[in-house]
Amino acid sequence: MGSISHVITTNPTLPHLPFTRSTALRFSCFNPRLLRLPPTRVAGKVGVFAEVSSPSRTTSGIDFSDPDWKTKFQQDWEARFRLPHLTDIFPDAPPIPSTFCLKMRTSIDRDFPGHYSSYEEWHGYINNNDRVLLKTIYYSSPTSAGAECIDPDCTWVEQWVHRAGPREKIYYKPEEVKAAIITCGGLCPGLNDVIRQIVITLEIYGVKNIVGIPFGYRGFSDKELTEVPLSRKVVQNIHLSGGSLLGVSRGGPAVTDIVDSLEERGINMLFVLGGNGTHAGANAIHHECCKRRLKVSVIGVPKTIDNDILLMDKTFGFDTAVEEAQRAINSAYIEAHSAYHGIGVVKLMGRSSGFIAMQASLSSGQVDICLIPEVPFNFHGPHGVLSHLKFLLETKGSAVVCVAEGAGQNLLQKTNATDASGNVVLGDIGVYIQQEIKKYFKEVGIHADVKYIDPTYMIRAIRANASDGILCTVLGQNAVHGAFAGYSGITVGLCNTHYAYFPIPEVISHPRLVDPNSRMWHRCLTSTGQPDFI
Ligand SMILES: Nc1ncnc2c1ncn2[C@@H]1O[C@H](COP(=O)(O)OP(=O)(O)O)[C@@H](O)[C@H]1O
Ligand SMILES: O=P(O)(O)OC[C@H]1O[C@](O)(COP(=O)(O)O)[C@@H](O)[C@@H]1O
Ligand SMILES: [Mg+2]
Repeated sequence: MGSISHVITTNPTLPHLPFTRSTALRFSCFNPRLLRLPPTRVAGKVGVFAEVSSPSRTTSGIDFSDPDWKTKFQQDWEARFRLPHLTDIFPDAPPIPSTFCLKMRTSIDRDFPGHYSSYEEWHGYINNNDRVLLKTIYYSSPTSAGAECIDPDCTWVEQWVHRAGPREKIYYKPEEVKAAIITCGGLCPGLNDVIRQIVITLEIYGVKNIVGIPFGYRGFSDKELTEVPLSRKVVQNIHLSGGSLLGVSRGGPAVTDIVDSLEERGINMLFVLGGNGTHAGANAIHHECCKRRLKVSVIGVPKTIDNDILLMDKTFGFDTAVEEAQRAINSAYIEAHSAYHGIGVVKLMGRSSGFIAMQASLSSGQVDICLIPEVPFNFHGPHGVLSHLKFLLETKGSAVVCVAEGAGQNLLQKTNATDASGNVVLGDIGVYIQQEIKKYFKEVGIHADVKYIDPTYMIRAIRANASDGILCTVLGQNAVHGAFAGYSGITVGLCNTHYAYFPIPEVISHPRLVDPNSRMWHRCLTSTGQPDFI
């Protein structure tokens, strides 16, 4: 049996709530039978990488000689991915026919209370037993490229997650709902699109009392910050600009204070838009509500430009960030290419995951060296980045380096500083690279013209592109469907092109990382032509 003390949050240093897998178990009041296992190990491989992010059990946790191991694995899986539901604490909570009807809608101003349309046969509802298959490749061998195997023989084991969408029965009367939306952490393209869709969908269910909590969790405690009333009219055009209508922040009050505030305000649906930290908070709020026996649905929508949430094809804002990052790379390329011995350096977001740097390098085709946190590298020495840059100047005349902010932190002085949320404040690898390149070429007596670009805040602040706009729309709608269906402590994501609900702990047990052995990273290396810098 695997250890249950696996750290769930990326902010283990956070003083106000060290949220661990064992905490999840202790407070698992919605599902006391739940026995969770660490999701990081797959037969033959240990890691937390994107292409091995399968939340399967440790190799040692399963007795493969047991003829029933697969059945047991799948039972355990089903328990882990079971969605916490209000009926877990209120078994007698009465379901009512949904007020969300795809066929009946004629006007959003219709008076919904007492007007539940349940008689039509086809409504496009999702059955609670509908599932989405998480892994779709059958690997014939553990040595197949990118193989994610549970057992040493790489047997086919189905891993299903719950399908997102509107249910025929709902657990809230729209006229009794007070819904709140909150955006936490850093900015990310698409926040306004998600807010907008949540509001629009809530109104379609018939909810009239919708508010925004300003500036993240801080908005629950700061008396100067007042709720923002939200309606279709207010949010109609907010997706046309970037940022968040509601504002964002890091840090904030203790979970118990947040739940006190929810009680005072009479909020019974909370939509939380944020990354792993925000979701750890949302899950803790859900458990606190559960402990106090409050009928509240807490639903997350993963917001991380870094794309570091587990099990999902991608998170919103990521596509936009990659697209925008290409502009910075292109500028760096033009600067480098137009200068005598020009070197362009671009630093992109990615605290612990190099997805943006990898994908932007792949899509631009203009990067010679891509450096990400998951792949160690030497900067100096015969096989280091500097000597490859010298080679590039001698052979190509110019070079472009794309570095993720979390890369090469071992080369920088540690400060032990953390931000208000408990995230480690990283050293500036971009500035380091720029300075070291200048120093090196001066020392070896070769002219080098170095230009450094950090487009982080320019990228974060833009509006979502078309594909993210669609992603945000569907996520926002599904968040509302999840709340009305009576779920709480869940989040929504894209999974093999289908939308699914996940229990929060399953997607934030650790950051999703680029697998250095993955096909995508190897494609990136093929494209840049860079050697291993070790
Ligand atoms: N383990 C945790 N428990 C409760 N709240 C947390 C936890 N980690 C972070 N938070 C809160 O979540 C919010 C956002 O966290 P942060 O790490 O800044 O961004 P992100 O959600 O994008 O990871 C902050 O207000 C922070 O205080
Ligand atoms: O300057 P800030 O606001 O602390 O944000 C910097 C961080 O924001 C990010 O873009 C995204 O972080 P979050 O997902 O925590 O919001 C990181 O890549 C970066 O380290
Ligand atoms: Mg985070």
